[in-house]
Amino acid sequence: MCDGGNQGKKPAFKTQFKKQQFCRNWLHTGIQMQAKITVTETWLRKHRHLYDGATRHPFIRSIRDGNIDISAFKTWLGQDYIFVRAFVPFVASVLTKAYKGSDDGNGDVEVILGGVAALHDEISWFKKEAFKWGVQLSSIVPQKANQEYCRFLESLISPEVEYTVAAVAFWAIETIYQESFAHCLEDDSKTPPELKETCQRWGNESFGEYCNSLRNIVDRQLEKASDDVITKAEATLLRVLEHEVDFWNMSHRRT
Ligand SMILES: Cc1ncc(CO)c(N)n1
Repeated sequence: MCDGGNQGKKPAFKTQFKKQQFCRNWLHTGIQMQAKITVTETWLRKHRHLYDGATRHPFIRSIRDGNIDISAFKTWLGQDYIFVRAFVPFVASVLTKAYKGSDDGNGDVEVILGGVAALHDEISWFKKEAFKWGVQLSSIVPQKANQEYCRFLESLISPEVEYTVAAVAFWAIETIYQESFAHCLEDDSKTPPELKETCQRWGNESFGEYCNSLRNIVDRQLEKASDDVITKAEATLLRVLEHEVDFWNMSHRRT
């Protein structure tokens, strides 16, 4: 039998999924899948390695382990301020596409508007934090990886980029930060107290719920998308992951 000694009880979802791969007749045993596998779930499994590279980067690990080089943190802070400023018009474009592109019975516009509001708060926070660390925001020059990431965001603003594709980028960008910084707040982490507030900004639970709402929006869109749009959206996800890794690298290596 395929129930692994579970004596007829339904195995946990993850176990069930594995069983599906190993037991040819599993689907005929009468056990039903408990949840549908979404497109984002499929992608995250397929690109796990790259995803983990973005969410468990040495820069994040060094915060979590408490041995972060503070000058690397300051580099990140200044560069991320520039990124966030460029992120605002991108998010506004996603909002516009949500408004135009769907009947929005699902409240996409409100979720994205919440993101815009959070960015307003984030910009004030960057200014306050920069002052605290003695980082002069007015004299920050965007580094190459940052410039390239901002240029990529700009390319996604184009009306030719579908709402679904832009929403995938938006979800991935927010989620990578959420997962990365939440990792630094886990019980066994040794994050320095003076960096906890930074980690809380993105690692907190309500930011996590917001990321889940974005993921639901994306999965709903992908359900009804054409193959062509799905292909473009997956490629966009990969590019976000690569840009995020490059962004962390830039701060970490200070090159
Ligand atoms: C580079 C980068 N990615 C994602 C976020 C999340 O808003 C951010 N602030 N910066």
